[in-house]
Amino acid sequence: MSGARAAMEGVFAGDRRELSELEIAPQAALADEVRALIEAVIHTEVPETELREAAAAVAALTERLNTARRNRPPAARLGVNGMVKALGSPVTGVLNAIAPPIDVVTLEDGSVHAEFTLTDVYEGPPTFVHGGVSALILDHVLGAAAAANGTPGMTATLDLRYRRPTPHGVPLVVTARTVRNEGRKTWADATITGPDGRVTIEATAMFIFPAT
Ligand SMILES: CCCCCCCC(=O)SCCNC(=O)CCNC(=O)[C@H](O)C(C)(C)COP(=O)(O)OP(=O)(O)OC[C@H]1O[C@@H](n2cnc3c(N)ncnc32)[C@H](O)[C@@H]1OP(=O)(O)O
Repeated sequence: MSGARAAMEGVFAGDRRELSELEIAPQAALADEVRALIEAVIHTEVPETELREAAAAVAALTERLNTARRNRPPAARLGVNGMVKALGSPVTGVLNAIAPPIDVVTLEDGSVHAEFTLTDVYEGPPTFVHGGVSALILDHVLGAAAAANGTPGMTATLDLRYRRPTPHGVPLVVTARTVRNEGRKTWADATITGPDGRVTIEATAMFIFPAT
């Protein structure tokens, strides 16, 4: 028993503690600061004594935040359609400092779309986005397209064609749409496009709503 069905239902069930936008704001601001901290940690050249002091200060902050903890990452119903959003998502989660975060919107034609810029925190080859990070983003938006079609599922297959390197530090566009559904299976296509309008990655995925 994989528990995949329960996991899938949990995404949309809204059985998690749901935060209001007012509750989210100060925690999202904290996540923004941590994002800046991650970037600073990678690039800093301050002396060793300052690094040790900074590490102790961060450890003290972590201890302070852990004095009151949730059991699971929270969710919220946001936007006009009130879709449940996982605030801790590594792609879209405004409370997750490792998420860019990407704001995925569903368009009237059922496709999903996001405009975003990645920093060099997500670098693979110098000046370009890590291919695994692109795969993460594409998996998510493909899944969002399947869900927007009313046919959500777990990723069963994910095929990627890296046509040219994806640059970081410039505006990128990701779009995805559902192309086919047969029973529990849903197929979706997606692309990432660079600022010159050229597609850098094409992706196709198949999602399965788990039997159990
Ligand atoms: C809005 C939120 C967006 C979030 C997007 C994020 C997406 C994710 O990250 S999901 C996490 C990554 N994916 C996973 O961990 C999935 C792990 N796998 C599983 O849970 C299961 O194997 C699962 C659900 C895919 C299929 O399980 P199950 O429902 O038992 O399938 P099962 O009944 O055996 O097979 C059904 C059919 O699918 C086919 N199938 C099953 N798995 C696969 C697969 N991986 N690839 C191709 N075909 C498959 C079977 O052959 C069968 O085909 P047919 O009907 O023609 O005989």
